[in-house]
Amino acid sequence: MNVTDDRTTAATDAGDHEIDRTDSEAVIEARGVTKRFDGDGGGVLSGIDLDVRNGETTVLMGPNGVGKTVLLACLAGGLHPSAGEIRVFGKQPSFAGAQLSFMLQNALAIPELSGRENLEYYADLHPAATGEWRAIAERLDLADDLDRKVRDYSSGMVRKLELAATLSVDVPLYLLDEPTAALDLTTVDRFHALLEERADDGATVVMTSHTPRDARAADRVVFVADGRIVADDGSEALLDGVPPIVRTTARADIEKVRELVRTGRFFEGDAGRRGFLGPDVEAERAAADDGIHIEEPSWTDLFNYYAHVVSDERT
Ligand SMILES: Nc1ncnc2c1ncn2[C@@H]1O[C@H](COP(=O)(O)OP(=O)(O)OP(=O)(O)O)[C@@H](O)[C@H]1O
Repeated sequence: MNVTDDRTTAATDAGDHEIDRTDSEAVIEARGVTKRFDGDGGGVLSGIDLDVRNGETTVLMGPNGVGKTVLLACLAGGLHPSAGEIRVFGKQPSFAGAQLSFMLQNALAIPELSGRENLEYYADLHPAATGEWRAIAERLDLADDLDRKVRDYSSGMVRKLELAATLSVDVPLYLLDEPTAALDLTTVDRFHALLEERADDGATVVMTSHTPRDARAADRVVFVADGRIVADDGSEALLDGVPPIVRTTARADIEKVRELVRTGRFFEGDAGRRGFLGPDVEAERAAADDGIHIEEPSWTDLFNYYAHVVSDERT
């Protein structure tokens, strides 16, 4: 991940994507957001349109390196789009800083300070800081480590510190970059309890994640692939949208099976060689062939479907 600011090189160009009317329910409105870095060829984001409404919890999912963190940083005002327009509470993101709390992973903690010194520093910095960091550190099981230097922290301890700093700010919008990465499963549950409390208070949350647990807890999953949004729905609806799985064993005639699966493509993994049943193929007929099993899609299948099949079909 590398999303340091580049305000000096990027220009905001609303072009054809101007936001002419601000929806009072919309916390975030993004139109045609494109992001290029010097020397990155085709660019990272290529025309993102996204509306996030008040009180929604949204998870941005997608393969490594597709630009989820870059998008989040653009929404937070830390990066400027190369083209397109973003409004947060009706303003340019850089003017909405007092209304949001942004956690960019591994970018917040100062290693030479203790955990406590870091949290005190951030509590002084944000105008809406609540001082709740002590209670959050306690709930995330970090209290006993607060007097250690952050340079000696494990990656999970750093994440807990970042969460304590970010969530102890009373704002209507939280932008969280992979908040559950590196957390143990008990802490993931505690993080979700904290998030639910923020949501119950009416806060809007946008976070990036790779885990089904985070996606299931969200109102909405926005799937990003190849710099675009390829799917946007509740996690159950996204799973329902994945075709049945054609799993093949060594006995299957692979060339014959290729005709049954969407785009003729297979994905190899722990759960065998798997493809997605083609739109015009009957499951019963496919299952009649030797070495072929029709199965319900898993979350890994969901990921492969939106990241590779849907994304390729839209290219
Ligand atoms: N400041 C920068 N300069 C140049 N390239 C950058 C910069 N910041 C990010 N990138 C590039 O943008 C692309 C998208 O990065 P980003 O961190 O948004 O991916 P991601 O979807 O969050 O991935 P992951 O799931 O691995 O965290 C990567 O190729 C990354 O190297």
